[in-house]
Amino acid sequence: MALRAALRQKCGLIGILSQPSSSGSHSRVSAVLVSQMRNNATSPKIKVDFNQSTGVAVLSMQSPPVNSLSLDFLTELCISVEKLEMDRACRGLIITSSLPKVFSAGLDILEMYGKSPERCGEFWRAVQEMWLKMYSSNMVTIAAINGSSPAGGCLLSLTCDYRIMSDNPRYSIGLNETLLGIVAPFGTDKNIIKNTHTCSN
Ligand SMILES: CC/C=C\C/C=C\CCC/C=C/CC(=O)SCCNC(=O)CCNC(=O)[C@H](O)C(C)(C)COP(=O)(O)OP(=O)(O)OC[C@H]1O[C@@H](n2cnc3c(N)ncnc32)[C@H](O)[C@@H]1OP(=O)(O)O
Repeated sequence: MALRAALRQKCGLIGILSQPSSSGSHSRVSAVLVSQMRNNATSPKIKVDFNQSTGVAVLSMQSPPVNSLSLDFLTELCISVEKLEMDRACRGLIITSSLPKVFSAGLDILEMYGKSPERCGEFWRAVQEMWLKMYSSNMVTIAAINGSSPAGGCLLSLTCDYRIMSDNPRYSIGLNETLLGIVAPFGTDKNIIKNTHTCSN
């Protein structure tokens, strides 16, 4: 019932949220999306199963070994979400992992080492685009956290409306990136524990 209420509430916001951004911040993803649609390419890192009868899509992250959020991965993720956003029949999105034990290991550490300033800028913009796109999605979004989800993986789950995590003591979640010297901007951890529910594995 709560989910349905949330769905109704969010559907009412579709008109506002789907207006084009004046900042142009999504232009890179849109450009990639257009070119990908033209080429009819498929993504190997992300699998999307859309159930027409329920209006719910399941997006499975399948980028071994740990679904780390590289520039390529983030771009594909945004493209997949953008495609679903454009399908008016899709009202709900569940994000999960098809890997055992890991939801997402967070930002790809290799993207933050030995890269040019231009590449670093592109990477961090992609991070920002990902969470803005997810957070402002017109779909009801749920993170089905079926494995460890540190740092950026936690951020990804925080952008969803609901989080459900496997009740397994070997799985951890949290904004632990300060251990690497990366500081989350103020306010990003506000919902971390409050809205994270657990279920049996
Ligand atoms: C502009 C921005 C605006 C707003 C941003 C807002 C907020 C920012 C907050 C978010 C910031 C996030 C920063 C990060 O995400 S930094 C990354 C932090 N992640 C970690 O520290 C995770 C480290 N990994 C682990 O804890 C474990 O690997 C894990 C529990 C996920 C899985 O353990 P398991 O035992 O199953 O596997 P491992 O043997 O440890 O690893 C397998 C291989 O995967 C490689 N690996 C692991 N994590 C990463 C990663 N994050 N990036 C790249 N590669 C990774 C690991 O090295 C192993 O590789 P091989 O040795 O096999 O080659």
